Amino acid sequence: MSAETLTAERTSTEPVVKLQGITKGFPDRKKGFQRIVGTTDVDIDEGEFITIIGPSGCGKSTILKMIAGLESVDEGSISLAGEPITEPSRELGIVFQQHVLLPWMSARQNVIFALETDPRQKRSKQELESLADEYLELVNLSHAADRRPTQLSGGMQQRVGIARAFALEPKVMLLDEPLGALDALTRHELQLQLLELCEQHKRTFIMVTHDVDEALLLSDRILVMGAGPEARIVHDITVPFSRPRDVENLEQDPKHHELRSFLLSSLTGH
Ligand SMILES: Nc1ncnc2c1ncn2[C@@H]1O[C@H](COP(=O)(O)OP(=O)(O)OP(=O)(O)O)[C@@H](O)[C@H]1O
Repeated sequence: MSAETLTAERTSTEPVVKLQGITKGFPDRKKGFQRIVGTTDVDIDEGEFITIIGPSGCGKSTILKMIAGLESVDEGSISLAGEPITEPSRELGIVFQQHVLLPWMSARQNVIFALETDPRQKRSKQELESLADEYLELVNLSHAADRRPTQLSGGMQQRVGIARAFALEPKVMLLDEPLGALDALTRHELQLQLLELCEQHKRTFIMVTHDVDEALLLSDRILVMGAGPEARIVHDITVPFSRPRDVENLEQDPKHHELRSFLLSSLTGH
């Protein structure tokens, strides 16, 4: 299977996120300066679920951080709906591997806190509470809304993080290995929940993962990065499975096996 056969034609609509000729490097103690991300161009359409996979240290998180406005680009530009991204914005929701919940607040209060700081909307206490509950329900956490982070499992804390980012209704959700720190069972449960979330509430997602199966389950497109230094996207693969997706049917599809093998060999070089 070649990457070309997997790449669908792009539509002509304005991409929601556009990376144009970006590069990024960091000072290195031994080498002085090391370019991590080589010249990269990507267009991401509204409503797409994109995953970025690639060898460890190739620069996946760095690309996500540049899109988030948390790192500057050295060359080129990144735009969101046509406007350059130069700093973090509420239009870019972020979920990291490690949850960053405020420990003295309940799950509901954590979501409310994010909503309260949204200058685009002033809401009453009641509105805030019902909105927070709505988003906690989306991630099946209604029963735990009053618990503090220490009273929640790692998976539950991550679900609060997802609800909180989602509640701000960003144009784009950026997920940096959001399920990476979870045990296999919890991880699978959360993958299914993310799948449901993105199918029922169409939004643009850009996610970094190491997990090929996760990428195949969730993505519309998978961007495969090569090894660094100067890592680039070596394959831009359109995932051919229709939605809503059914995990069992998906795994029995011969195309799934073929694509999985292709991705694994792209990552390992075998
Ligand atoms: N702020 C920084 N200063 C110096 N070097 C950095 C900085 N951020 C990232 N790097 C380096 O850039 C390289 C790419 O890091 P990055 O975290 O983007 O890779 P990654 O592909 O996400 O890795 P992993 O899969 O292991 O999480 C690494 O060598 C890392 O040490």
